Amino acid sequence: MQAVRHVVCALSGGVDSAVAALLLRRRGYQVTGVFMKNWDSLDEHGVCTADKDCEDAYRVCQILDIPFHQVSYIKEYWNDVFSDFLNEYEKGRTPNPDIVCNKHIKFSCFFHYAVDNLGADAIATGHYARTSLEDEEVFQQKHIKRPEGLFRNRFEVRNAVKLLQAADSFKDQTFFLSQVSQDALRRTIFPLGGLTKQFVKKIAAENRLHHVLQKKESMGMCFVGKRNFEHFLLQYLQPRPGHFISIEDNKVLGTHKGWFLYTLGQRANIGGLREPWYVVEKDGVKGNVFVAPRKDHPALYRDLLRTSRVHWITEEPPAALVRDKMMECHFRFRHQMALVPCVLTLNQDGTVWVTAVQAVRALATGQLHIPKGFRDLPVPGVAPVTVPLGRVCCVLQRGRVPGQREDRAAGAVRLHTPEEPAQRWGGHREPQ
Ligand SMILES: Nc1ncnc2c1ncn2[C@@H]1O[C@H](COP(=O)(O)OP(=O)(O)OP(=O)(O)O)[C@@H](O)[C@H]1O
Repeated sequence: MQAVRHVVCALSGGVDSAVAALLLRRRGYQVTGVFMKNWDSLDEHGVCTADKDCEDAYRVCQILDIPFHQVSYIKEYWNDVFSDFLNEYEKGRTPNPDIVCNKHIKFSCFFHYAVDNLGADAIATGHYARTSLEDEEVFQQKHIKRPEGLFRNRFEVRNAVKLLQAADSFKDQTFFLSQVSQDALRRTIFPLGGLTKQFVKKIAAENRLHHVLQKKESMGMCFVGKRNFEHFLLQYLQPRPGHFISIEDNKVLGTHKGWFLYTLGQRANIGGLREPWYVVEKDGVKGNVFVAPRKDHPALYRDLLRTSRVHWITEEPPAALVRDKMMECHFRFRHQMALVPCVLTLNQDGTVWVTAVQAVRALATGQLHIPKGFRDLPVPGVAPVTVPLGRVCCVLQRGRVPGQREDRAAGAVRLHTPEEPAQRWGGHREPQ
């Protein structure tokens, strides 16, 4: 029987992964640190930020006295993450490259490298998240006092491993982990899942990890850095000028360089206008962007959407959803947004309908994540089970369709074709 002894920890040169590696050492694992170079970017002083981060990761390994490796996934990152990011933008969606990076790079390329080349029994990252397997291990160590619980055999665990929210709800990163495979998850340890960021910093300070403690939190997309986002995108995508059109009176208010540059709910800076306007709709065919004069305009709210094919972390949809075809739970479509109560309805083609209990603002296509209801907590008082979804493929309408609940309760979900923006918001006409 193979036990978990060797853990390969992804070290970014930041404080979280440094403390994750330290905690693994303390738990008695044999630990190896790996830095991944995914993108070549220069900071404002012309220094390659990845090289600086790599140096910091190397120093962490020296301090912890563990082996260090560096791998390059620049080609894979470009093909699987960055190209997907550009394609999605070109289609008018709002992609999340962090989710795609976790799926293809950290929990696929890195995972396989660690297992196949370095002989890892498990991998670890500094993400704030937990798994049901880890919870079980911690429980065993605490209550059954089995030291060998540390090295239990992860490969033979029969039940699907669940992804659980972190104890620090502000730092929780399960949104970014929503496309990770079951295969990788069952061999992943998140040492920070039960800790707060503040406590993690304290551990770093007490353990000579000052050089990572002083670094700034990574924010936004790593490849964009401090550059202007619009300029950055236009380096890669062809401009497609179009109009900004008011949904109130169908008037042309100005022009833009590309409809794909705008995300639902975003404030649009329209040349020559002092008052703010907000993006409520995009017309990819004509290249127009429809705007509303208020941040809380009703046109920005939706309570019903249909996803694309779902990626279930546990591989199968929850038994209750398969049995009843409907399930109450919660969802979010942005990292750190509050969870919204909703009802899921399963379709035969693997997609689901999500009906939010209250309408939500600016539900952009491209991302979605559904943790299961709080009623189904694995351990009372702890975070909910996460059952993440794939991408939202289309948002259909603002309000409920009369009789819809009855339709779905009977298991006969009607499929609605997305309406044209012009019909949807009161029939505004083509711009003159
Ligand atoms: N270039 C990299 N090389 C190796 N591991 C990485 C790299 N970038 C991220 N990771 C892993 O993914 C985890 C999450 O990264 P992310 O950038 O989202 O969070 P973070 O809070 O900034 O983490 P950290 O403080 O460790 O940099 C990191 O803790 C680390 O384990």
